[in-house]
Amino acid sequence: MEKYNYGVVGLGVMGRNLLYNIADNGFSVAGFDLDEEKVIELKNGVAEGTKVIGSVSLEEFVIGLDIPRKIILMVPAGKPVDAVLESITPFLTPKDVVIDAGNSYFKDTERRIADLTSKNLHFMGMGVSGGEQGARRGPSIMPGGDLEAFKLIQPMLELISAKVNGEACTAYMGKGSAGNYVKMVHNGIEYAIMQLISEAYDLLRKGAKLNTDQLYEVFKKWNEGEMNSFLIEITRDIFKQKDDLTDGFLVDQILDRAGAKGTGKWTSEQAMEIGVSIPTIDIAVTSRILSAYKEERIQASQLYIKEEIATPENIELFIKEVGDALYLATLISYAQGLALLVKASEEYKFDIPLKDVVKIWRGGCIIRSVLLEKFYGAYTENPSLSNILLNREISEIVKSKVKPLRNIASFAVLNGIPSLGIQSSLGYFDAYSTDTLPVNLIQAQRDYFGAHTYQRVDQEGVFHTLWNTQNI
Ligand SMILES: NC(=O)C1=CN([C@@H]2O[C@H](COP(=O)(O)OP(=O)(O)OC[C@H]3O[C@@H](n4cnc5c(N)ncnc54)[C@H](OP(=O)(O)O)[C@@H]3O)[C@@H](O)[C@H]2O)C=CC1
Ligand SMILES: O=C(CO)[C@H](O)[C@H](O)COP(=O)(O)O
Repeated sequence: MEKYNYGVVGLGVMGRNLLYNIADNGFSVAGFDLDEEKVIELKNGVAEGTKVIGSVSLEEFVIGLDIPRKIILMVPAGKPVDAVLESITPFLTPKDVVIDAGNSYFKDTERRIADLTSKNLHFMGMGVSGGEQGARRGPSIMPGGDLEAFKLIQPMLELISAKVNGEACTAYMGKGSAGNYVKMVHNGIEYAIMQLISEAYDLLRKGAKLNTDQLYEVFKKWNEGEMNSFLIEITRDIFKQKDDLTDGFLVDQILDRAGAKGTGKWTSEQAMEIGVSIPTIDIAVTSRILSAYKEERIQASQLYIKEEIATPENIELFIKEVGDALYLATLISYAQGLALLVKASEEYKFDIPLKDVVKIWRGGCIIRSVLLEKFYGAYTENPSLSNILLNREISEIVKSKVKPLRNIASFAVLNGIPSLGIQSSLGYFDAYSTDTLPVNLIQAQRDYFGAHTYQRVDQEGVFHTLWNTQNI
């Protein structure tokens, strides 16, 4: 029986498309899904000249693969991954490689690595970004962990991934569960940028009073310049989409309640756990939570009637400043996410190559943008840069945009336009670039009520004061 080069488990949105992409690149691929319909439908999308087979029997699927087997899992994170591993391992033989390409939690990946390694199997966590189209035509791929297994699949990954300047958007992300960790942070940044874009949209429609056609034009222009990115591009296209059920645009008929699957929350939890400040990402996560309070928000809006929003004197300038503010707030969000990767790399001994992270995020993924080219330059100059804001070239960009960011943040505050992301990016920047913060007072308070001690600016050591004892 002829054997297949790769196996894919999970033939949903991502799995099916990744499978076709691998087949397009000259490999024979077998697919398995619990859902028979999906297995049957698989043949409908097979490109001419490619070799693809679907299977409804897990055993047959496994037996039909080349040894060592290389099996990619594209099932939902959590229990489904454990369920697949439990059912598939009895059919595997030593040295087979299982690659979890879903958005799995990195600590789950660590547990699975230990479990499968003890069975003489290879297990890798690998982030994939680009959504349905990316998976089909070229995603950004973030593999990590087992080097021996990585080397085995590296040529295939380089073929199927997106390309920027002829370079593949895939690279080894580090040890252990680094691949999942990098993808998690990618998604945290994705949350932040999406939040910021939604705030810019709000400012343009409520402040500049732009209609949807005009919003399309603004985003089109933005996407043609320094703000060129996947998320700006799809936002432009969203403003073009008419609604099938009404005369208007689809975006205006969509309920203002955002969903989330968990990677953004994990990013925030992680940052808290290892002590990294990523307020724009945190705010983006909590803003989606707040959006779900629809009924309460309606009640509150009737209780706290807002004043009419002022129209800026110079609309052209206002639109330009919203663009600049969005650009800088986005840059600051990347800075936070990348700083988290720097700390996580030390903390978990991942050895994440930051230069390669930004290199492979330049194409294929949801947060791809021309800005990443500048970050790539910064990490090429200094691979151990602790924060992108410390790079000289980046600092020139920041300095040129900080005034518009302040102006737009002020406009939003003065007019009651929600702008949690914009405010937190600016707040982070202001705190990060301040040599003396007022937390000396917090230390004094902590020592006052809890004898937590403090350090002094003029002497080494740890101190405690008996503060106003009469009041205690
Ligand atoms: N959608 C996206 O844009 C992206 C998704 N991801 C990640 O990729 C992974 C897959 O996502 P996506 O393709 O969107 O999800 P889908 O729900 O579209 O597909 C998952 C598929 O896996 C199947 N499945 C579930 N359990 C098993 C099992 N035990 N054995 C075999 N098949 C099983 C499901 O079958 P059934 O429907 O019958 O349960 C379904 O067909 C997730 O981790 C997701 O977070 C990553 C990047 C982008
Ligand atoms: O990984 C992805 C994109 O990179 C997935 O689309 C993910 O589902 C996005 O996260 P959420 O559903 O929480 O918005």
